[in-house]
Amino acid sequence: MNILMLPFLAHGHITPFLELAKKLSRKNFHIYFCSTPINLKSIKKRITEMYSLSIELVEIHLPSLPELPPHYHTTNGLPFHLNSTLQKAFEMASPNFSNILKTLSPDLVIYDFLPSWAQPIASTYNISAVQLMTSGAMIVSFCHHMIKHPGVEFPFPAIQLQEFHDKRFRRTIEKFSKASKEKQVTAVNNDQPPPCNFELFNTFRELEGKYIDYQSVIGEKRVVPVGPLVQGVVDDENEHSEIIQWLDNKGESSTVFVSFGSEYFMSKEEIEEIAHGLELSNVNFIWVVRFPMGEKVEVEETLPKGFIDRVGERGLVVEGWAPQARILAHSSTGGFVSHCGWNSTLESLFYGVPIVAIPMNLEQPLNAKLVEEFGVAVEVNRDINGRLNREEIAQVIRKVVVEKSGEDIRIKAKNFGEKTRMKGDEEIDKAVEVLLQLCKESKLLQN
Ligand SMILES: C[C@@H]1O[C@H](OP(=O)(O)OP(=O)(O)OC[C@H]2O[C@@H](n3ccc(=O)[nH]c3=O)[C@H](O)[C@@H]2O)[C@H](O)[C@H](O)[C@H]1O
Repeated sequence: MNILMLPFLAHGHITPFLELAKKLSRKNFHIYFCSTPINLKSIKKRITEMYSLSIELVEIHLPSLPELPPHYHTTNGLPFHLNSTLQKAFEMASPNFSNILKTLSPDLVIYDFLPSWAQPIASTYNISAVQLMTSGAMIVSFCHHMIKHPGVEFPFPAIQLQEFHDKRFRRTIEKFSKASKEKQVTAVNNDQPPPCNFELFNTFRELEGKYIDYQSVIGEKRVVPVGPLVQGVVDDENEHSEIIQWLDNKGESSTVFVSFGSEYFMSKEEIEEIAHGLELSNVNFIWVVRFPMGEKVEVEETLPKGFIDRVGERGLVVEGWAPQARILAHSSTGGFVSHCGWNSTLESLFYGVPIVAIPMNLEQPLNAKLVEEFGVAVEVNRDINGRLNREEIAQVIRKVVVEKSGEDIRIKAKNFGEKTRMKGDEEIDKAVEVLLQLCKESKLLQN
C-alpha cells in the first residue's frame, strides 16, 4: 500500500510526519514524503539507509513570490512577518499537488491542518485521506471546548493559564476559528470517499488518556493515538561533535539544555533575563540562540556584557541549531529549559529529562500546564505584563536540576522516560488496522 504524506512546511510538523513515515514503512507501507525542496534537504540525513527504498521524497514547488524566495519555503528560521505569506503560497500550490496525486495515485493521503485543500483534492481522485494532528489531544480538546462551550470552564481544572498567556491564547483561538470557518470545506459529493471519521494524534494514552477520551467526545472524529513520534538520535559524529565533546566533560545530569524551538526568536529583554538567570543558577548550560534568516547578528553583542567570560566552561552558547535529541539523550543532561513546543515536550518525556517550562506563544502555555500537572515540569512564572525575571528563572532551574525539593520531579521524569521508550510500536500496530481499511476503500472506489 502506498501512502502520500503532506506535512505543513514547519519543522515542528515535518518531524512527527517523518517519524510516522519510518514506523509505517517498517509495517510494509511505501511512503511518498512530500514537501518543498528546502525542507526535504534538511531531513535527507535523517532518512538512513534502511528507509532509502521505502520512503521516497517528492518535491512540491510553491509559486515564486518576490518576498518569498525558495529558501524561505519553510518556517525554520522564517522571519515572523512572512508566516502568513508562506501559508498563502502553500495554498496556491494546489494544482501541483493535484498533478502529484494523478502521477503517483497513492492509496491514502495523510495530511496536516494546512493547506486546506489536501483532503478535498484527494477525494476528487477517490483517494482516502486522514489527518495527523501534530499537537496533543489536550490542546485540541481545549480549543474545541472553548469554541463549543464559550464561558464554560474546561472540565480539567489543572489546565489553568497564567493571566498573560490566557488573554493571548484566547485571541489566537478567536483568529483561528474565524479563519477555519472561512475555509469551511464544501460538502463532498456522494460518489467520493466520505471524510474519514477518525484523526491520528501524535500522543499516547499514558500521557493524555483522559484528554484523548474527551476529544473523541467533543470533537467530530475519533482519536487514534500514534505517538510518541519522536526523532531518534542521529549519530552523525562529524556534525556538532564539539557540542557533544563539551557535554561529555560535564557531570551526570549536571547540565540544562536551553532551546525555544525552530520558529521562535527571543526578544532582547528575554535574552537578557534568560542569560542572567542561567548565570545566577550556577548550573551548566547549553543555550541555542537563533535569529530569523536574513538577520546578520553577532550573538555576543546580543548577550549581556562579559556574560561569556563570566560563565566560562560552565556554559556553551550555540548559534542557530543544536542536535536536540542527542543532547536530551546524553547522560550529562539533567534538565530542559523549553518553550514546550509539542515535539520538544514529547522528546523531553521520551528521554526522561525534567522540564523548566518557559512557554512563549501558540499552544505552548497549555503544553506547559500538561507536563506540570503530570509532575515532570515546573513553569517559570511571568509578571502580569508577561515579563520574565532572572531570579525566578534561576530558582526554577535550581529546583528542577539540583535541589532536593525537585527530586520527585527528576525521578518521575526518569521513570516515565523508561516506560515510554519501552512502548515501541504499540500505538502504531493498532492504527495500522484502520489505515489498511482506508487504503482498501480507496482501491475499491478507484476500480
Ligand atoms: C507542533 C508545533 O510546532 C511548532 O514548532 P517548534 O519548532 O516551535 O517546536 P517543537 O514542536 O518543539 O519542534 C522543534 C523541533 O526541532 C528540533 N530542534 C529545535 C531546535 C534545535 O536547535 N534543534 C532541534 O533539533 C526539536 O528537536 C524538535 O523536534 C510550535 O512549537 C508549536 O508550539 C508546536 O506545537
